[in-house]
Formats: sequence, C-alpha cells, structure tokens
Amino acid sequence: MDKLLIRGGRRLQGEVVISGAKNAALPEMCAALLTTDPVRLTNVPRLQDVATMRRLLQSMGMDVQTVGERGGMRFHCAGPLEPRAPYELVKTMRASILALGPLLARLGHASVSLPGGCAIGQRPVDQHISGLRAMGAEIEVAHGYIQARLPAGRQRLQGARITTDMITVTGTENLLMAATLAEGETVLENAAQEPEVADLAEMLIRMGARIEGHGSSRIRVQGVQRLHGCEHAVVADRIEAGTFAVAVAATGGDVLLRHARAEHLGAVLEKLREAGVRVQEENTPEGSALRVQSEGAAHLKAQNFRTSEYPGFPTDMQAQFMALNCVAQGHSAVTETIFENRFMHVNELARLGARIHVEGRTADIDGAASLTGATVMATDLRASASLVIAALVAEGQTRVDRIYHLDRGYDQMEEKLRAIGADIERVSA
Ligand SMILES: CC(=O)N[C@H]1[C@@H](OP(=O)(O)OP(=O)(O)OC[C@H]2O[C@@H](n3ccc(=O)[nH]c3=O)[C@H](O)[C@@H]2O)O[C@H](CO)[C@@H](O)[C@@H]1O
Ligand SMILES: C=C(OP(=O)(O)O)C(=O)O
Repeated sequence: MDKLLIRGGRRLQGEVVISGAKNAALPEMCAALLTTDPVRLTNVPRLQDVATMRRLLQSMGMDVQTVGERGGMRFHCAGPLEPRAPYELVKTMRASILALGPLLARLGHASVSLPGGCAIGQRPVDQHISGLRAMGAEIEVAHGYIQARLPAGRQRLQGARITTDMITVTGTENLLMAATLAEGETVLENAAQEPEVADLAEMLIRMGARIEGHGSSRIRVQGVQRLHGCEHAVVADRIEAGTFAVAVAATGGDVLLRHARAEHLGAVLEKLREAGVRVQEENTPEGSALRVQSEGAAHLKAQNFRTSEYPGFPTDMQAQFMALNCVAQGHSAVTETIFENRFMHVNELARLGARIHVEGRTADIDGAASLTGATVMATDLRASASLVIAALVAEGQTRVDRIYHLDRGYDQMEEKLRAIGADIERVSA
C-alpha cells in the first residue's frame, strides 16, 4: 500500500495547475447515460474515483475512451445498456448513486447498489428515492440495492414539484438529470447551489436540456423527448484550489493557482484574508488564477468558522482549514454542520502535536502548536489532505498511511506539491 513521506519546513513557491473538479466530473460522466450520441468531456481529473466511474459505465455497456492529452474522455452508449451498478464497483464511491436518475430516465428501470464514499456520516439517499418516487418511479430497497422502475405502461418519468428535506448535492444532481427526460415540468425547490451542480446543468443544456435557475435554490426543468451529444469542459476544482491555498498559507510562500476561480471560493478566501493571507485574482492567457502569499502560520490568526451549504464554508475544506488553525496564532472554534462524523482527522492531527478538543459538532483548537513529524493514518479524503498540510509544517518526517483516500480525489497531489518546493515522496510498501 502506498504511503507519503513528508519532511516539513519548506516554503512553497511557484505555480500549480488546478485540475477539473471530481464532484463535477463524476455526475457529468453519468450524464452521458442520458443519450445515445457520443459525449466528450475535457479537463477530467486523473483520479481513482474517475477510474472507478469509468469501470462502472463500461460494465453497463458504455464505450469509454481517453482522447487527447488534457483530460479528454469520450463516452458513447448507442447499443444496449445493462442498467445495474453492482456493489463491488460502487462500494468505494459515493457518486455511483448518480447513475440512478439517468438510467431510470432513459431506460425506465435501474438497479443501483447503495453507495460507499467517505465514511463521514450515515449519508442516506432517502431524498434521491423520494424525489424519483414523486416523479412516478416505483422503488424498493432490498439486499443493499435500490431497485427502481416505471409503472407498467409508462414510458417516461413525470415532471413534479420536489422540495427536498435538506439541501443535497448529489440528490439535486440525480433529480436534475432524471427531470431532463421526464414528461412536463419539474421544479426542484431547496436545490443545492454548488458550482458543480451549475456546471452539470450547463452540460445538460449543451445536450439539449431545458433548464433554468441552476445556481439558485429553485431549478426549473422542462422535460424533452431526447438529449443529444455535446462537448463540455469540467469546471476547475474549487476544493483542490482551496487545499493548495491553505497549504501555502500554513507553510508560507507565494504560489499562483492556475485555473482557480475566486468566485467559487468566496467563504474560504474571506477566512484566509481575515487570517492575514494575501490572495489576489489574476488573469492569465488561459483564464482565471489566484495568487496566494503568506508569511507562514506564525504570522496568521486562527479563524472561527462553521461549515454550511454553498455559498457557505464548504465541509470539504473543514479538515484542511483546521490543520491551518492548529499552527496559526490564537484559539479557534470549528463547527461541522453537514456531516455528523467528520472529525476523524482530529486524533491524527493530535499525533503531530495539535491541541484540539471536540465537543459534539464543534472542535476547539489551541493554535501555535509546534508540530513534529510522526506516522499518521489517512481516514478519508479531506482528512488525508489536512494531514499533508500539517506534515508540510511539522518539524521532521511524517509518514501518511492509507493514501488511497487521497488518490480518490486529488490529481497527482504529491507531484504538484513537489513542483512548488515541498519535500514529499510516495513510497510503496
Ligand atoms: C460526489 C459529491 O458530490 N460529493 C459531495 C456531496 O456529497 P453528497 O451529495 O453525498 O452530500 P449531500 O449534499 O447529499 O449531503 C448533505 C447532508 O444531507 C444528508 N442527506 C443527503 C441526501 C439524502 O438523501 N438524505 C440525507 O439525509 C447527508 O447525510 C448530509 O448530512 O456534497 C457534500 C456536501 O457538500 C460533499 O461533502 C461531497 O464531497
Ligand atoms: C466527501 C467527499 O467525497 P464523496 O462524496 O465522493 O465521498 C469529498 O469530496 O470530500
């Protein structure tokens, strides 16, 4: 199993190219199930989750090819499809649930294993199921599978007004994709406003879908008879950009994050600026970029924050910013409101010398900790990233075990870090 060896204490300097977003690429790969035409995505990140999704789509009968060099992929499913997502392929990946809506909309039946993904809470999919039921699907959950079908005699899902009990990102995406081919109008109330949802909607519109209001809490969809192929570039990964920004803040340095989009990182950048980090938007020939400059954690003030749905502070940045708070100056409180079990990094950060006390959903952090290298274990994707950030600051060598979590969602993280001066290597043992 691969591990990372990191020797801390280096400032980060240079440029990082931010990859396409995992949480946009995965639903967009599933959207290719909605049409018999070829679909081409560019800027797809090189991730384990993308490889798993590729295998899943291929197992259903889709032709998937890598095209070109810049993360290009072509998807084509003109022939018969086997609408089944088996446990063996979906157990590691939350986004596999996103096959359900498109398969049901196109074929009228689907069988999808209850999904895996980061073990950060119970993560039920009841809202996906009740939304699809409201659109006329008959659904039962048995033997770990969601079995969904249209009633006898029906060819298409029915448009419906759906208000989810809470804001759900993949729930919104699943219902949005299903609604594109439904009969009549669907209105999604309490919809997720995350940039990845909006990017998926943009792709679906390129495929001929009639969608309005994406990026807001009410999305309206007029169903169409068929969708056609399209070409779409996956939006830049705001969480990868945020992770690198926080790493530079903690170590000190000056790094340009190419393709990063400030408008998608509002809450995180605000906290970084309040902490004392200099963050500037820059225009480059290839589009937007962010320059992050920091004198290092000794010059920064720890920040209180609460996670919440977009445009609030993203739960997917909580662990990384907590690592920064451990070494920045002063006391801070971090509250996690989205997932009930997303503090697993706390015990591992403590091994490096962090001083954190968890009470319910709030972590109290005493800053200015002098971290020292140790062996730590990655427990989930963003927890892994927080350990890498802490290790970049810690004195001496840190070994991060179980980095398969990191590989699920970061595109060549250690190469990118090494290129800006980090002392980091991957070892297989
Ligand atoms: C592949 C993907 O895009 N993953 C992201 C997505 O996960 P994911 O879409 O799974 O997260 P949700 O937005 O659905 O979850 C939000 C909250 O709603 C609850 N819930 C959700 C659906 C449901 O049917 N019932 C229910 O109770 C969840 O347990 C959680 O407490 O959004 C999360 C919140 O921004 C991110 O951390 C994940 O990186
Ligand atoms: C929780 C995450 O991923 P997933 O939903 O795929 O488990 C994440 O990206 O931080």
